[in-house]
Amino acid sequence: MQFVEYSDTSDLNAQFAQRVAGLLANAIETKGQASLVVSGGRTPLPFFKALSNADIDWSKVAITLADERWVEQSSDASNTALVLQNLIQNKASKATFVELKTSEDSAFGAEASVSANLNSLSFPIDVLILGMGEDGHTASLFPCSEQIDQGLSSDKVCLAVQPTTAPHERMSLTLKSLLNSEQIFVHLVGESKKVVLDKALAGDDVKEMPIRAILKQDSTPVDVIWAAK
Ligand SMILES: O=C(O)[C@H](O)[C@@H](O)[C@H](O)[C@H](O)COP(=O)(O)O
Repeated sequence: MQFVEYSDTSDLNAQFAQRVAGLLANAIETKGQASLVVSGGRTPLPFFKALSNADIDWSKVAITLADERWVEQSSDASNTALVLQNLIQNKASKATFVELKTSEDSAFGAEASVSANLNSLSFPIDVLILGMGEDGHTASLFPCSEQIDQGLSSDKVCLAVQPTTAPHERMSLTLKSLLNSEQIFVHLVGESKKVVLDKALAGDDVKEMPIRAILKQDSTPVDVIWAAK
């Protein structure tokens, strides 16, 4: 794991966007296509805007989410809406979006259809960008959920999850899918996230803080990207 600190979020957003765009451009050059998996939440919003202006061949890029809340796109909680409105814009409007939310009423009836959607993505994921919650969750691998053991050990591509400390059913990529990436970034902003990161690094119980399963492995390179404000 590498820790990269930026002086502030505008420095982080500009440099991180350049780095991600470079990795996607390399993948396009070597494989003819690239896959980018992003997270929702509030942290990535200004970064998405910076990345959407990167000068790469976005028509060769497929984008999806590491996790989605099972809500309609009209909801403020929709990560799909966040990505469509903030990332798949400007130059990046030519990218293809692979839906993680399908028409089923419950995420628990939708694993098969979401897996089918994800089959159109080229694995390994070229760039995976994760966030982290104050409880140490990442994607929707929530320590509080009944599905946490499965999320950390299942061979499935994605898993329906019901957190007990956060609203909405979720669909999450499993740990196995998340680690099937060429490069992982954990994107954090603020002192409170740094406190949670330090706590995660100081322990080993992955069920207590699922982000540890990303930070404390050495099969996939991980950069933690952080700015205090
Ligand atoms: O849909 C989600 O909620 C996420 O993908 C989740 O894993 C998020 O990245 C963290 O909860 C951090 O969220 P913030 O950026 O809002 O702190």
